[in-house]
Amino acid sequence: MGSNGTENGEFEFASPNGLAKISTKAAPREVCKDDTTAPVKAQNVEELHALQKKKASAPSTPQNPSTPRSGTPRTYMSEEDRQKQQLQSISASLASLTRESGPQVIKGDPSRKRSPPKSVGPPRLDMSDSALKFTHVLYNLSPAELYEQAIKFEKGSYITSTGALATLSGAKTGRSPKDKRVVKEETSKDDLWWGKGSPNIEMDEETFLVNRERAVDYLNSLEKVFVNDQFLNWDVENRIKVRIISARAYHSLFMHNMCIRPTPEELEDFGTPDFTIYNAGQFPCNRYTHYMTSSTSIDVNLKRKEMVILGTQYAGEMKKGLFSVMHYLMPKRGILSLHSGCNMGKEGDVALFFGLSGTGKTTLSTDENRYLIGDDEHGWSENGVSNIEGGCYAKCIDLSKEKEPEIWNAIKFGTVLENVVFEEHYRDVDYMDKSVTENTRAAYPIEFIPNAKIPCVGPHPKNVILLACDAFGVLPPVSKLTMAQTMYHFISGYTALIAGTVDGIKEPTATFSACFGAAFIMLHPTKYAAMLADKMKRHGATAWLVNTGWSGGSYGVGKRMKLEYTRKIINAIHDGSLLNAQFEETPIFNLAVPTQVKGVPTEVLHPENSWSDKKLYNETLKKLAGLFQKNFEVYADYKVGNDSKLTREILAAGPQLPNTF
Ligand SMILES: Nc1ncnc2c1ncn2[C@@H]1O[C@H](COP(=O)(O)OP(=O)(O)O)[C@@H](O)[C@H]1O
Ligand SMILES: C=C(OP(=O)(O)O)C(=O)O
Ligand SMILES: [Ca+2]
Ligand SMILES: [Mn+2]
Repeated sequence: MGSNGTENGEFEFASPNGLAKISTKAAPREVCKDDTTAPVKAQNVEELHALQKKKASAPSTPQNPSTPRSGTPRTYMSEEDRQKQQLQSISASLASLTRESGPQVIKGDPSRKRSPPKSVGPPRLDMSDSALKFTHVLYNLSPAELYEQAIKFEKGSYITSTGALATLSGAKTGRSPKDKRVVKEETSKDDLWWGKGSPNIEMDEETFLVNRERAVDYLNSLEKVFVNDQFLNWDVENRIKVRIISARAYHSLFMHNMCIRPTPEELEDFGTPDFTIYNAGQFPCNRYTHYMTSSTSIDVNLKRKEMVILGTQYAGEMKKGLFSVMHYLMPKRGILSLHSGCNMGKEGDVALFFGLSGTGKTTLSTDENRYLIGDDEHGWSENGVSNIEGGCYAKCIDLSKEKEPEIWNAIKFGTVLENVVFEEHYRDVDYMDKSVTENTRAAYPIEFIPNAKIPCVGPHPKNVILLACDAFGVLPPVSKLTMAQTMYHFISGYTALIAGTVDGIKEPTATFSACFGAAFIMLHPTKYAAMLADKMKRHGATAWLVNTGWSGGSYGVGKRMKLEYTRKIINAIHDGSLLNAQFEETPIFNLAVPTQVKGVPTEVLHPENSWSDKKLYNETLKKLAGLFQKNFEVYADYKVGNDSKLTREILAAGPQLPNTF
């Protein structure tokens, strides 16, 4: 229809140049066939608004039609009974452990007037004020509803020009591993890794309850809480039901994106969760409480199947907290939990990408030529690999459309954008801006990546890629590893990042994080290493060490490896061409470096050739080797699996310094 609307003869502008006068004409009946003018089907405004919204259905992660649905077979229950059961379950989750049985919960937004259900019974003597008030439960809201909640009630929430929800995570813009506590209790204490190097800092059961009560009281004092009931693990037989109770729409949308979204039927039959998170992140822990060393505490209790978050609103804490839990539960079932990205080629060849934060798991597993299985957390079972999550969590700093188009395009309606800076009027995000933090992030459902493999499962891996971002710039961009070297580097979990972002050149700091995820593992690293060795051997996987860090010198002199080169290297691993390449062995680290990789300059392949100062190169190489050796000392007394030959070989597979050093 034209702008002046003359087609249906209803009105026209009298003079297009002068003042626009509108003259109306009666439309000839036979011409007016435009059914968009049909009368509204409401008698008044309230009715009209009621018509606007259709009966809700839960938003779910797309399932392959052939995927069996999990959960118990459905039994007939009236809608009313089902709702009642759901509310009882949520009320039980939120119950104080010392007072009344559970808070009075009602479903729905408190801002929409609705009278609370009557007949709560006569007040009991042990009842507190908190039992008299209602807590509104916003249960598995959709992204649109969560956007509205965030924008109305959470400062710092904005819609960006591409439709993402920009949020602020508050004072904490990254994880707080030093504030993580694990309850030492009889069901798990003998299995867990405690002591030096372990991420599991102990807490007793009583103190956990103190923090749990603090979180529960805080959540119940609010007018409303968000509850997400979702799944972890695409391997349906080993699926875990999780419930996340939080105070912010940001947290609810983040977990909606990051966990697997149940279908409406799965949600109806959800029942009791296998694990519950109480996220009271806006509320601090009490520093007078035993074991508390800051106002932040992230507490995991495997016996109670609960996690409490106090004093940090960084949403990544929830996803990585659940990952820790999976690092306990999965190995018990013979499934190796992996801090890795994972993708699959057209021929069904699967690759794993291990690496610490910022080394390239998300960037490199998101590949236009391959199916994305997941970017961060997987399980490797007898059936192959499966993603634990339903979404990705990409770093956004310096994100460009040219270099990472899939991630760029995933930042749209539904995506949570943490701590980014945007132009205030058009809301175009400036991904270069580090004003809030360098750790800017986007959390989006995995199906926002066009070539995501749904369901997110695949066969046994063919290639295992260990990523290191070596800011010393001495590790070759790619080398093929022997099984013993694979174990050595897997247990070492090396990367080197730059300490600060303040001006001036900073020394790279080496980080060693066992299994490329020491912050999340729960058992001794050698347990995971033995499982990896066993699975790799049985399924014939080849391992590679890929340096996505510096080239041509250390940080300050050299430059970050071109993403273009890393992608060429990764392609050559995927297509099998690198397996048949010729290799040269490097000094000290004894790494097998291919003499050629298509599309990568040969001097880049051999760091000693790309450094102008050869003496400095040799010194830096030796320095890094020394750091590796020092880190590995604690593992020298451990046995990996039952194969003591492998244990000896692993020790010998690390860097060897000449005695004169
Ligand atoms: N050669 C490279 N390989 C991989 N990533 C690179 C490279 N050069 C720069 N980068 C950047 O490094 C970051 C890697 O982060 P990411 O993939 O999110 O790591 P992880 O998922 O392992 O935490 C991205 O911002 C990416 O753009
Ligand atoms: C969310 C995280 O994952 P990664 O940086 O490995 O993507 C994290 O380590 O906080
Ligand atoms: Ca040698
Ligand atoms: Mn990542």
